[in-house]
Amino acid sequence: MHQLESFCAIASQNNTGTAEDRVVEEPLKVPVGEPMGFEPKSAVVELPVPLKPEDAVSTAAGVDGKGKALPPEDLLQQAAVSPVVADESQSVESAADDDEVVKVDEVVDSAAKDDGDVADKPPANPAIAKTSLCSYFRKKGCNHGENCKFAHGESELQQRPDGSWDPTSERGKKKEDKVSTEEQSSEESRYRKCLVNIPMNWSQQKLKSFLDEKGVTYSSAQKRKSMKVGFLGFRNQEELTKSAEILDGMPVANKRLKLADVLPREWERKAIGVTEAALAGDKEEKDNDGADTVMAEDGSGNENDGKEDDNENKALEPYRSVTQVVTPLAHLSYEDQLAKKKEEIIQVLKRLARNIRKGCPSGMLLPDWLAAAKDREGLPCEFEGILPSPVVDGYRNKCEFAIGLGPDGKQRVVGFQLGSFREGINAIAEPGECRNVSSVALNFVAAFQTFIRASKLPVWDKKDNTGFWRMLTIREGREPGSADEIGKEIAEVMLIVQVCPTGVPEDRATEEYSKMAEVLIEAATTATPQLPLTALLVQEHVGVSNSAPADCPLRALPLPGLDEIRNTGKPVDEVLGHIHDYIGLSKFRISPTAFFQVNSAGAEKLYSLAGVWAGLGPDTLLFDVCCGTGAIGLTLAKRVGMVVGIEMNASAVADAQLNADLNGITNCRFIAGKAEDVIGNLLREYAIDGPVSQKASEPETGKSEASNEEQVSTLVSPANQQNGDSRPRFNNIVAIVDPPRVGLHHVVLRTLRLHKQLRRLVYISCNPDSLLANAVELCMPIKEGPVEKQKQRGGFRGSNLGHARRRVKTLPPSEPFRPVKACAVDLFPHTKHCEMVMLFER
Ligand SMILES: C[S@@+](CC[C@H](N)C(=O)[O-])C[C@H]1O[C@@H](n2cnc3c(N)ncnc32)[C@H](O)[C@@H]1O
Repeated sequence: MHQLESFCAIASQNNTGTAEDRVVEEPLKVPVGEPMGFEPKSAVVELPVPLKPEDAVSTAAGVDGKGKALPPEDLLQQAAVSPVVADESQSVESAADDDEVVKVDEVVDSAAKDDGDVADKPPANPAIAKTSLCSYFRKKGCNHGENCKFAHGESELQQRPDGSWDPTSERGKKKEDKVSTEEQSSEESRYRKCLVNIPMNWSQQKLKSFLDEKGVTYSSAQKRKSMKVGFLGFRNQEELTKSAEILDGMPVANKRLKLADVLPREWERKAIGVTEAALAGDKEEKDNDGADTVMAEDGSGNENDGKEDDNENKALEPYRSVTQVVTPLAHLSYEDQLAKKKEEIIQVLKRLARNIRKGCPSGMLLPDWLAAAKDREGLPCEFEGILPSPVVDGYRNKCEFAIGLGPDGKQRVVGFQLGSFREGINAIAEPGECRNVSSVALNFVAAFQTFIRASKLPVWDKKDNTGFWRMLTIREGREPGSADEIGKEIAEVMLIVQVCPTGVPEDRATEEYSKMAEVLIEAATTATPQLPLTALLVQEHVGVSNSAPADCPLRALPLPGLDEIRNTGKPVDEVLGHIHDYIGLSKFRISPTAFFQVNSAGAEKLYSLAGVWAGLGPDTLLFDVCCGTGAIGLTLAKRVGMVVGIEMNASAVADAQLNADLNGITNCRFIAGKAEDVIGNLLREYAIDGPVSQKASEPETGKSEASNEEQVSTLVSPANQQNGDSRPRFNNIVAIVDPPRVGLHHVVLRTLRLHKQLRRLVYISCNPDSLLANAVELCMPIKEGPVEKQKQRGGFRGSNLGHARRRVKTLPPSEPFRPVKACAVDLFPHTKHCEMVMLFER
């Protein structure tokens, strides 16, 4: 049944319109639609992310708002130290499975069960099994000491309940090697299949019992933890065919099982001698028999249930084209792209209503807005549609180009990776056909590729994590005003070349850098018209993933003879490490690692809509939560009494402060810190009334390097210290939040919800899953009565939404917000992503 129909059918059974009828009886269960993608909030082209465990460990320290999928173990390691990091793999799961919330009784498995709020506390039960290694202990020491819930070394490590070992441990690695060698050599590797739509909470043992019960004969069955996929091995074609007859389409927990082909990893293809031609032949066969799902055996999944019209069956081909990977909607007219995104957002909004309804305490009246959803075809609020991007082509002001080998495995290429490393895809393709990249960037990429092909130093190889040249980031700054012919309007360009210096003598590297600078300068000066080149930086990064931490050192290279085309009118030293861009007429300095929306013309629309909905006035205190370089607060500052911006990236905060001066704005204050650590104190400092309860706004993370008191003292300006009552106090407090892909930290949500004076909140989101989960925490009604105690870790496994619903129950009674209206803004033409603005009020 169509989702909408099923919603209406169930809604009409439960809701006939009277107040009594709106009392929640049972959680509403409806099938869930495909997840849509908003843009990952990194300012990078959506590149597939390497997802080997060791990649994630290296990424752990570098959270700068980029949405990067990491393996659960490492995400949890990360969560244990840095509460802002959530598990994207969870959110991906939750997108597909927002109803899948499972209680697990006794089994203790730290990696799979943590949620952000408990991960940072020492385990209540010292007997909890330490089944994952602590990556912090391994890298630079862990200050949780004995209380750390991860194993400090192999000797502390315990086996997991399913008999496996942490895959990053020596024992885990040995076992994996053994398994893969055996598998590879055995006949059965020819008859491997991927089983999709297994309930996430099933263990491997449970899967085996299920198969036995259904009379399926198989030689091996593997189940990925917290994933919907498993891998089955069969001894021969007959066994496979019979099993497919039993399993394919079998309903299990509201879903139908699917038996799909496995796409071997690249190294496996080589090992088992599967040629690209053979894969192409395989495609024909599959097309004929209608199989439509292909999974990479490492579980990364290109799960395709046939709804995607653009990439269907493409994973069967050796490589997808660069446009399919980077700009998968480019084959549609822009009008059709907008229509597609709009429809997907409608589904996201409906899921929001369903999920909040589902979590409403039984016996309670549904809030009016939720009861009214049935008159809006399931929408929780007005949806104002999607605003198009003012610029459709070449709009990106930041792209990260990988450096590696092309699909032939020989030629050095600078461009985009053709799939995810987990799919076994390592090949890089030139970006020429990607419509979102500017012509200026393409010119620099071409020149840089010529240089790289001549260089004696090796390019980065993700398989063995070796090589020197890793990534070229191009950031552009445009002229003020709206942009139509964007290529002509780029006034500043910053090039950041990431290298891994391991094993390369300093003088050798320096020699290469100066050759590189020469080539790039020549490219800039000989192009017609000349290309701007404002800054050339080298980032030395030794981590496994290209995603370097924000504080990774950067070195500016001299650009001899280029002063005249830098076009800044400033001394060279002042501009070397920054570029400038505009939102409308407001000028922004941007540091190399600071976030800035990649489509500045589109961002202007986004911020202006947020400003209108925020209902600002001279008596308003505007909290710009996750403010980056201050883009939102500064563009709205003239309409409010004061702006307080909060941002964890220190160089972005420095930019924000400078940007206030650049634009002659004096009523803004920017705080460097994690929002969860500082927002409670800031509200106390500026609001006329404090929050509902002091406790509610106190940092709960315990992870801030400065103590709570230290944080407070850094927040009080000298003027206020001299005269305690002189600080401005505000009645009308509004928050505009623009969090990274993982969404807002639960402490921030709790603080905002419990602060009575905050009546209006504008949420800007790039990720539907975190928006949904966060909306649950803001909008879910709470029953009067004793507050439920949060259960200790180890008893819960579920989606982000499940965690959100569970956390709401632990809140003290507080007035929920209601969604008032939503609108999408397309900042990312040709991709599946867009931004969404949602107004919440109470
Ligand atoms: C999507 S960007 C938005 C930036 C800004 N509002 C803009 O439009 O340019 C999200 C920002 O949140 C910051 N961030 C991520 N986690 C944070 C946290 N826990 N506290 C404060 N800032 C955070 C990131 O560094 C990034 O600058």
